[in-house]
Amino acid sequence: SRLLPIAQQGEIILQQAAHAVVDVHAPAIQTLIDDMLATLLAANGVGIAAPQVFVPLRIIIVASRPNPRYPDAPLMQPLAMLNPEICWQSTDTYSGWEGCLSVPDARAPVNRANRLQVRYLTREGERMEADYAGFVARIIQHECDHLDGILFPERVE
Ligand SMILES: O=C(O)C[C@@H](Cc1ccccc1)C(=O)SCC(=O)c1ccccc1
Ligand SMILES: [Zn+2]
Repeated sequence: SRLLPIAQQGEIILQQAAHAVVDVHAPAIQTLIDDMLATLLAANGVGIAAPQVFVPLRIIIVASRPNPRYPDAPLMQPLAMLNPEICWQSTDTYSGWEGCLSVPDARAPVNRANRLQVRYLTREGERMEADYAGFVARIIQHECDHLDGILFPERVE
């Protein structure tokens, strides 16, 4: 795997909507997922979206782990979601700290839905639908915002 450059706030790619992945099995897609994971881990993040590494495709990786701000966050195997769609989210929201690999040195409380249902393709091309809550749901909302060109400061009320 390769470490990829991370786009910083101001790069136009971060303000654009990304395109759906057509062929999940394409070698370039599989390599990209591996490189996104390596980049995420090297950056010590809990999530990453393809536009953040200058690729306008609807691919995110969710990798919750306990951290100083969320000590009870679940430790999960990093999960790649291709063409993720939040198909339901709770109306009840809660505020929580967020940061962004593309907005360095910024931390702010953001209101997010507490629970959601997401439909996505796995990197093997399997169609999945899953429910998430709490910090993992927060990460998914943050990453899906990246796919629509939205950065978390735009969500700060
Ligand atoms: O820019 C990204 O998508 C990565 C971002 C994901 C994220 C963090 C916190 C809430 C929602 C989404 C990060 O991983 S920032 C670095 C980090 O690990 C962290 C920052 C603040 C709170 C908790 C974790
Ligand atoms: Zn971010």
